[in-house]
Amino acid sequence: MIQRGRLITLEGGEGVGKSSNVAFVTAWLEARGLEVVSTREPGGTPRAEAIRALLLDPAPAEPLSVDAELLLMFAARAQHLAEKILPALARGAWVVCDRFTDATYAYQGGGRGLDAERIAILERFVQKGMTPDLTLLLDMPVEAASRRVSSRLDDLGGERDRFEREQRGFFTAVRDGYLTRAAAEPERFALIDAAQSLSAVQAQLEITLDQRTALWR
Ligand SMILES: Nc1ncnc2c1ncn2[C@@H]1O[C@H](COP(=O)(O)OP(=O)(O)O)[C@@H](O)[C@H]1O
Ligand SMILES: Cc1cn([C@H]2C[C@H](O)[C@@H](COP(=O)(O)OP(=O)(O)O)O2)c(=O)[nH]c1=O
Repeated sequence: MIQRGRLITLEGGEGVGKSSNVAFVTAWLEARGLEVVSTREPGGTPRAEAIRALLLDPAPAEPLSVDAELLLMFAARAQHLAEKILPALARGAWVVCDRFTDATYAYQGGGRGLDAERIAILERFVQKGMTPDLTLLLDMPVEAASRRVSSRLDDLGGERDRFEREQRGFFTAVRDGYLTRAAAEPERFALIDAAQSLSAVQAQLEITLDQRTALWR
């Protein structure tokens, strides 16, 4: 029997399949009798979602400075932790989160070029040592992921957000940022080949969840 709540995060660039697989991971845990809270960043609570709208606004009245973008990511995270994630973990629920702080290192660090040590200062301030128990990094070549984003937009409509408007070089730096973090912390990260079919990705997720959660039982 699994004894206490854990935080599992899904990470990766745009279009790798995070949203599609949050529901799968949640259902896998629920099938084992666990209470699961699934959520996302930036956002996850009403105030944090309001900050998300500021961050993603494709046509802001003025440019958003890189430092303001970083601070807003952590402001949203502080609210999300206080109102949703920490209370859930405290009562023994498991939390499945679509993106978390690794996204800040990959996007604001890798993509925008901010110094990782400045991000680490804010991480310590906001998280006080708290980190995910398991991070599922969905990885695939940028070009193929971007084709998935385009076909999702063709099918469902909607406009590209402020990040989705970035160029290929930005997303390559984001992917490299994620892979560097995964290599530095192999015990927390599991690398998933996201270029496979959805059923193959989910088979790999299932094996990973079985192996990693067994260590916590
Ligand atoms: N393994 C897969 N193979 C093919 N298409 C996929 C796969 N996973 C997701 N998709 C599709 O790609 C698009 C992006 O997936 P999504 O889950 O929204 O990614 P993300 O949340 O990482 O941006 C969606 O249209 C989704 O249906
Ligand atoms: C959590 C987080 C997200 N982001 C970015 C990544 C995404 O482009 C955007 C959130 O959008 P999201 O809807 O999660 O992305 P996707 O299009 O992959 O479903 O915010 C950061 O830049 N830093 C962060 O810390």
